[in-house]
Amino acid sequence: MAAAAAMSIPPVLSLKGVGPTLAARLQKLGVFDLRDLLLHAPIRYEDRRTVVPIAAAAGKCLIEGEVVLTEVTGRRRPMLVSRIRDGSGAMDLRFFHFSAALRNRLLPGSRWRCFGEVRVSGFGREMIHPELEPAQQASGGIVPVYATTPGLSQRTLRRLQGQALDQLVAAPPWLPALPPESLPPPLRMALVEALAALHRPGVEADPAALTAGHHPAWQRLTFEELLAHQLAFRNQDRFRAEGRAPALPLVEQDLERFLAQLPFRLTDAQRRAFAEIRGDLAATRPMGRLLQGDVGSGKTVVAALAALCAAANGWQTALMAPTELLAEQHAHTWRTWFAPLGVRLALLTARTASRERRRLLEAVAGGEIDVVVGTHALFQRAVDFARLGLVIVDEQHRFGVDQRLALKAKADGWIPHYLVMTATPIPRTLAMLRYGDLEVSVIDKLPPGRQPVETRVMSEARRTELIARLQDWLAGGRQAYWVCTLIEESEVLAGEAAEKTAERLAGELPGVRIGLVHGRMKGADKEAVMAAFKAGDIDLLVATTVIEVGVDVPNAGLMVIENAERLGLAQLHQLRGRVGRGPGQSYCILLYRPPLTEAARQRLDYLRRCHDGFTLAEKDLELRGPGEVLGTRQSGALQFKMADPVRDRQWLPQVRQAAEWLERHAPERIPPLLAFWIGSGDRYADV
Ligand SMILES: Nc1ncnc2c1ncn2[C@@H]1O[C@H](COP(=O)(O)OP(=O)(O)OP(=O)(O)O)[C@@H](O)[C@H]1O
Repeated sequence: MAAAAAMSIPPVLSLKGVGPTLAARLQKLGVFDLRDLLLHAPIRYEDRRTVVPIAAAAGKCLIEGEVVLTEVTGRRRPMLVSRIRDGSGAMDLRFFHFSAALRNRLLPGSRWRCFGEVRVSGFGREMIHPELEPAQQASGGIVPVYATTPGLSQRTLRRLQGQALDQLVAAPPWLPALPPESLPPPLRMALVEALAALHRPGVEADPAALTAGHHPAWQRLTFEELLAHQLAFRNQDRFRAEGRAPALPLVEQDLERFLAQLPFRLTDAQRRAFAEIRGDLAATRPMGRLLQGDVGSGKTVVAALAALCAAANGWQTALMAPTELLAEQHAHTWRTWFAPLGVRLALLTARTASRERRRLLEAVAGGEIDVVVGTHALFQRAVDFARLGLVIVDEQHRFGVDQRLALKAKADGWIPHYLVMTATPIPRTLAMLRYGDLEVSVIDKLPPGRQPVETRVMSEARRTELIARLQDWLAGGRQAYWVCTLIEESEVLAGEAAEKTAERLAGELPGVRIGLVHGRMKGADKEAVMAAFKAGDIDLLVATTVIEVGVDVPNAGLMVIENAERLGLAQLHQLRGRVGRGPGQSYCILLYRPPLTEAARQRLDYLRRCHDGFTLAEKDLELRGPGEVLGTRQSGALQFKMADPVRDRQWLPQVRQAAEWLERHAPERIPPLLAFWIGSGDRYADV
């Protein structure tokens, strides 16, 4: 315990100038403590090394000059205008929102450095809301730009990063310290040095290399992060190898009874996958298996069969879904399959009312429930399983590694069998990294009768034509998705962009019932919109990529993906998988903003022709132009903060070697490493 306390990472509140308001804003970015802050990596850098003469200023640039006049103009909408001059000319700085303090600081005679986009208007050159620094204190150089949220300025973020970096100099006990020998020679640099290079790059730094993640400092951090994940998986694998699980054999008769009442026959691929799972479950060696199957391939029923094995032997199953909506969807489907067999199922989510929750929890603890379906709520300490024999995780990438363990540790003495379902096709090398040494079952064929989604690539210039087609489609009683893939510096902006799109579409499609979902909405609101869409009360669902996972609305057979050129093939394929689930022809329109780069053109064209997730995933690696497509890191598909396993895959063999080296030579260095990168070192230490 004492060791854990010494290792605890100071919260952001410990920083100078951070009070509850600022702390709350930082939390919106997922920044709770110093570690989160330091790992909140810049999304790009601005080159502010050279001061440009005002007369030559264009685009985004840095100027320096003396204020000659500051005044507030406009009575209805006051605006602060400050005229600034250098030897070459003058320009106006305009502020639509401003404080009295700013006005008082921009005194005539004071010298400022201003960074911003230069516009040329009828009045000459101007900058709107430039970033300002007193010329005497100007920092200049290569300046990091962070993802942020309203009320949290880039300057504040930079100042806080600076404070956090300063604390590292004293080598606090929570900072992992890898022996240099555990790093490949080109990456032998102290963690502090690498973090400093990221947040305070020197004037010689190459901003492009830093942004693209190829800079040695970035690679150094990436390596350490991958190493931490590798070590965590190895811990889990060892934990599983040493433990014992209940044997859960299934007699033929029970299987037949289940299959007899399904509305379809299992495909050969499903049978094969289940045979492998069934074999594992019949033994006392804890199963660790990944069930991979393309979108819509029918993984759910295979997972249900695994749960049947547990129930038939009097053991419980926990099924965890990434969202409430999916948990509800699974509970609904499984109930119809299990009810006739007397398998008792409960749905437990954050929304379950407290009395009902108490009743359910008692029933789970008393062994009166066989299958519990839920979301993160399942992980709360309050859930006590009487006999947990099987844990099934759907779309694991939405969970942290630590949460999986929390659940695992719940089966007193016994280790539950463990099955992960994923529709994200991951090439073998990467699967190792994400799932450790799990064995893999693949459902490699879709159920019969599926028509491939007809995929078209269309320039935004043809939007009017598209809208007319969409109108016809909706008038025919079918539903559709409109996916906004805007990549902005903050999720708030992405949400706002989706709102704007919804507004615009509402104008273009009168009478159409339009719903909106995005990541920044409250869970309950999001679920309500999704439920309305499922029920057919919404015709057109405008969404950010939050709908990527698992949603099943068969009547929605048309999807438009905006800015499709900015997404990778794997993600586009996941999105497209939301349509093509019902009868009749489905369509996916990939809308792009010209001009298309050659790589983007190839990518979209390939998606148009190919419908196989696994082939697409391989092709994705090949076609990804560096820095062009959103990396998996940013797309949120993986849990990494620095690493992009596709970009960084060349390190994987060395990551493995480094993990072995550390376990042998410096095992005491592992817990702080896990705590820093994954966030629950003590929990790993427990297992
Ligand atoms: N053998 C089968 N024959 C016909 N239909 C099937 C078969 N197996 C599953 N289905 C149906 O196919 C649809 C998709 O199955 P399911 O939801 O399990 O896919 P999935 O693999 O979980 O896909 P996703 O990852 O996209 O959620 C469901 O409506 C399901 O009832």
